[in-house]
Amino acid sequence: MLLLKTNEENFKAQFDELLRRGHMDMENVSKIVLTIIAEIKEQGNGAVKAHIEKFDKWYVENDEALEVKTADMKQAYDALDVKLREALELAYQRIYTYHEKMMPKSWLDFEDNGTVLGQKVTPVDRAGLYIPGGKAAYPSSLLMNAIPALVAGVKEIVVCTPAPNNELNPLLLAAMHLCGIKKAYKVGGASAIAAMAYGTQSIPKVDVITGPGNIFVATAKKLVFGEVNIDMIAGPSEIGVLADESANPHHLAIDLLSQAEHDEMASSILITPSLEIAEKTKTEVYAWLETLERKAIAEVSIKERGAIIVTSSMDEAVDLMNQIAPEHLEVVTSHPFDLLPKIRHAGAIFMGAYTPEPMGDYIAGPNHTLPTGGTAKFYSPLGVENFLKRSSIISMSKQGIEEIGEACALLAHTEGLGAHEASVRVRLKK
Ligand SMILES: NC(=O)c1ccc[n+]([C@@H]2O[C@H](COP(=O)([O-])OP(=O)(O)OC[C@H]3O[C@@H](n4cnc5c(N)ncnc54)[C@H](O)[C@@H]3O)[C@@H](O)[C@H]2O)c1
Ligand SMILES: N[C@H](CO)Cc1c[nH]c[nH+]1
Ligand SMILES: [Zn+2]
Repeated sequence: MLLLKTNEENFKAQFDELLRRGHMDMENVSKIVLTIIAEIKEQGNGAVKAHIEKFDKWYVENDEALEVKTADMKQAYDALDVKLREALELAYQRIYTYHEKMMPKSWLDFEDNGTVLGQKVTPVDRAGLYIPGGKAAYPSSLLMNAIPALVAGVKEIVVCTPAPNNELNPLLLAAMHLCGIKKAYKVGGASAIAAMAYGTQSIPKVDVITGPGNIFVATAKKLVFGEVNIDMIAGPSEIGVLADESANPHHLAIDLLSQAEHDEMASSILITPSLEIAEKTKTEVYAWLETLERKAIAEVSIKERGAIIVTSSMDEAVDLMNQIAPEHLEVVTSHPFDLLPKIRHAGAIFMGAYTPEPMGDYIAGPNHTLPTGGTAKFYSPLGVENFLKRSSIISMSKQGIEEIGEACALLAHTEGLGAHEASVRVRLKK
């Protein structure tokens, strides 16, 4: 884990290198992903099956074997331990309530002259949810993607998730039942994204693909954008932490590791003006590492994409964090809300010592599907709007066109578009 100081001579070069490491290595991965997409486009299910055999290590006997049975979803739900079912349902309720508040409205605005302007909000017909499942199962991601689609009113939801060795996590199946999923397929990675973008004999083509995944998934989403809509680039997890001397290094260290354990390509960065906090946290990270079940993954992530930066002030720390634009940002300072106005770029912001990032991963309510790789500079968390689109409504009254039609005709005339001009003029009083 790097320990950098902003007052060191070569800090700028080191920081730029850190930013590059955190971002996606498109060149290396794109070639592989482009090949996978081309195969799915050409061969459909045949290529899906071949990719599953290669990456998820099971033989797909026939097309039907790709489908997740709704009976299995129900059985898994019914078999849940009571405490676990209550936890799942609590998460469902909190996520549902949060996303309901986001729902944009259709509206009509009536002008005095009888003209009506407005917008009509409509859900997409069919949404494709990618639920990651290579190195770990993500029932929480099923909730985080299905609930905003349900709140938005999407009628047809398609789920793709990998099933390594043809096994699916029972809590994931139970979460599918809870969300009323009817169409789910055991396919992961770039194949799943391509299958939902172009359609195969089994997997329907969708209008929008949402959901997180590893670098192959994130790259595939980028490459199929345009054929379908996508929510964002939600790749390997990231955590940034801003801390002052009031923070507890034992807590900061495990928060950093909470994202490192997702993926060797995850990144964890603490920025603090306190050298003492920096050094103690680094020691604590290595102590905690020894206790983790997923030590092997977290260790690589911390070694290759973990860093602690000591700044000369908190303002400088915030400025660097804005340049990183992390997926998750914890603000562990004595007065976190004082810093909020200065924080510009982060997918989700976790305020204060009692808001560890995993509360947002599972149960707080906001979505955990978040932009990574610096894309929080222009993307927002997944929300109902990713499953909706707006149509504009325009209704001119006779008086309305007479009042502003002349200006319209003049603009059309000046653009040299005579049919546009005439279409308005024929309706104006002589
Ligand atoms: N940003 C977010 O909102 C968010 C949320 C949850 C999880 N995540 C991230 O999701 C990711 C989950 O990753 P995962 O790997 O566990 O599951 P995954 O489902 O994303 O990927 C597994 C699939 O990757 C493909 N794959 C694996 N190795 C490959 C190779 N060498 N070439 C081509 N394809 C290959 C296979 O098709 C496999 O089924 C992690 O990076 C985690 O940090 C991000
Ligand atoms: N932290 C992940 C988003 O980067 C979401 C997640 C799901 N389960 C645990 N964590
Ligand atoms: Zn997480």
